[in-house]
Amino acid sequence: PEYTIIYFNARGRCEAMRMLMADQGAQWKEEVVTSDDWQKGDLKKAAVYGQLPGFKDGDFTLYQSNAMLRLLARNHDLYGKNPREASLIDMVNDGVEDLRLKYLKMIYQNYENGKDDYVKALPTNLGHFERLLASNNEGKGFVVGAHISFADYNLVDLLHNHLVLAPDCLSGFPLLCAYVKRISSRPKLEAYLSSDAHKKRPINGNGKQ
Ligand SMILES: N[C@@H](CCC(=O)N[C@@H](CSC(=S)NCCc1ccccc1)C(=O)NCC(=O)O)C(=O)O
Repeated sequence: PEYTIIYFNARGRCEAMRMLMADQGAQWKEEVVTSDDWQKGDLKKAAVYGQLPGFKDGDFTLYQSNAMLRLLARNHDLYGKNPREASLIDMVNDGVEDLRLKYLKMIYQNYENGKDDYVKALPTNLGHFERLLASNNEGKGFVVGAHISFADYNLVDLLHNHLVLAPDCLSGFPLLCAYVKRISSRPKLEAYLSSDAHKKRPINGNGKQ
């Protein structure tokens, strides 16, 4: 399948799917949208919800970043082995989305005044994921089941961003800390994470991190 990401120049809501595709050995193209392009309005009019990212799988076009992750999961067998595992994967991904939204609101709307309180609340917000990980194979593998799923890529991407925001945020969470290192050192993913394509892309669209 010919994958294309249509997005602003940022990791943002696309980095989890980039990590998934890299780790799965899939190729993709980037259509980078500048704010000038976006101001013209045509792209915004064509977008289902007037927003980016967009994703193309051949002649098929999709919006909503979590729907894109789920399409990739269905294409690459990254959605668990049965409906119960799939629902647990959804439960984790929804929790990642909840925390991502809190993070984005702080980054885009309240960075200067809200960062400290946000970081102070991290032990509570990250504690949920430490306990989730602990509940599966003593936290030694993936967040759900015996194989990697799209929720792992989304969670690891969000944790990467939090390690930039607050480098010590995982010091109280040994399982999450080992998990991020373990997943990030998977050979194809490690190669992507050390590429300029990844390293040179800003985490967020407003230059804050
Ligand atoms: N639910 C959608 C959300 C997509 C989205 O927010 N897109 C943003 C860009 S991606 C992003 S994370 N932007 C930050 C959005 C944000 C700001 C403040 C609080 C929370 C989020 C966008 O297109 N903005 C331009 C516009 O709306 O005209 C998805 O997951 O794809």
